[in-house]
Amino acid sequence: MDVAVRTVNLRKTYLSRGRRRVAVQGLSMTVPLGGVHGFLGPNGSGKTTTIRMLLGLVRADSGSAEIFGHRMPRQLPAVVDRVGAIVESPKFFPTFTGRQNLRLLADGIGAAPGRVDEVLEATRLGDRGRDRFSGYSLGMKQRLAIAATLLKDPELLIFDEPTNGLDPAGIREVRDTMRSLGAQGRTVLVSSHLLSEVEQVADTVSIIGHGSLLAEGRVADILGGTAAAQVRVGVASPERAATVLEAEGFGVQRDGEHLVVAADDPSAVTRALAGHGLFVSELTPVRADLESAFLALTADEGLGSEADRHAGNATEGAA
Ligand SMILES: Nc1ncnc2c1ncn2[C@@H]1O[C@H](COP(=O)(O)OP(=O)(O)OP(=O)(O)O)[C@@H](O)[C@H]1O
Repeated sequence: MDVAVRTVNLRKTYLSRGRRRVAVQGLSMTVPLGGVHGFLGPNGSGKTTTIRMLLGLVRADSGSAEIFGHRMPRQLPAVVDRVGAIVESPKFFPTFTGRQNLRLLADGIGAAPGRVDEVLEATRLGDRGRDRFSGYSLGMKQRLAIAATLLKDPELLIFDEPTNGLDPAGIREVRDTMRSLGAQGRTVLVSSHLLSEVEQVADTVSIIGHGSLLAEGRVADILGGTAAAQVRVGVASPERAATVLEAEGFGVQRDGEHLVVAADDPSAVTRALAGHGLFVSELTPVRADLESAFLALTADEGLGSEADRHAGNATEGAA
């Protein structure tokens, strides 16, 4: 597999009120080249810290981080032109148009003048480029930020929680933009605590909790590996049907007039019911989502958000 980003045993602790707090704890993750990679975890699980280490904005205590095979932050100059990132909300001049703002940035980095219109088109702001930034919706502001990162035509884009604070329409716009960037062969690394959001856009994911990797791979494989297959069953006598299915060894839950049955093979459910003269009027697979997979992954470990974590040994890994 060609790799865009790799971290090995990355660790970062912060000193906070005299105590050392572990933010990232031996994190090893791999982001494949091309497509959208979701970086998922609850609030406080270490996503921003990891991204900041990748970009050389904070120093790791130990471990390594690479972008396109170059060690970060030491070899950052070798890849800086190939990477665009939004880590904090970028500042734009409110009274300037979106186009003027981009123009200024393009001049600053020596991008070709035609690039401004290209990035406005790429982020679907082509028809609003001549409007003032102050009149943009939050979604448009965020897309302008993405447009700014595209000015130097980067191969890797890193977005930290890009849909934070956006309404559903804004979320959809940013999601569509990320999807089309990934489809162009760029690598988009996007962090989020909104699992259902990432599920809709990411090809692959790394899921972290408490600063360590819990699962990584293709979204479809993670869903398949963690969530049990279930079918929703409509049947005239749900009480009787539940008794029959339980007697046959199926896990059954009531959902109103329906049953939700744990079964890898839906035809086994219809067969069992038909054998007792019960006929199924509806049989639909219950789609596993990343949210349930994530909860299943973190359930045993008590991984809540912002859980108190302190380094066991205050001198270990000190920066
Ligand atoms: N500069 C800092 N000083 C002290 N502690 C910090 C600092 N930055 C982050 N932390 C702590 O490190 C842990 C990880 O934070 P981080 O911001 O990396 O997580 P996150 O997954 O990005 O969360 P969020 O989605 O809320 O931004 C948290 O417990 C946080 O309080």
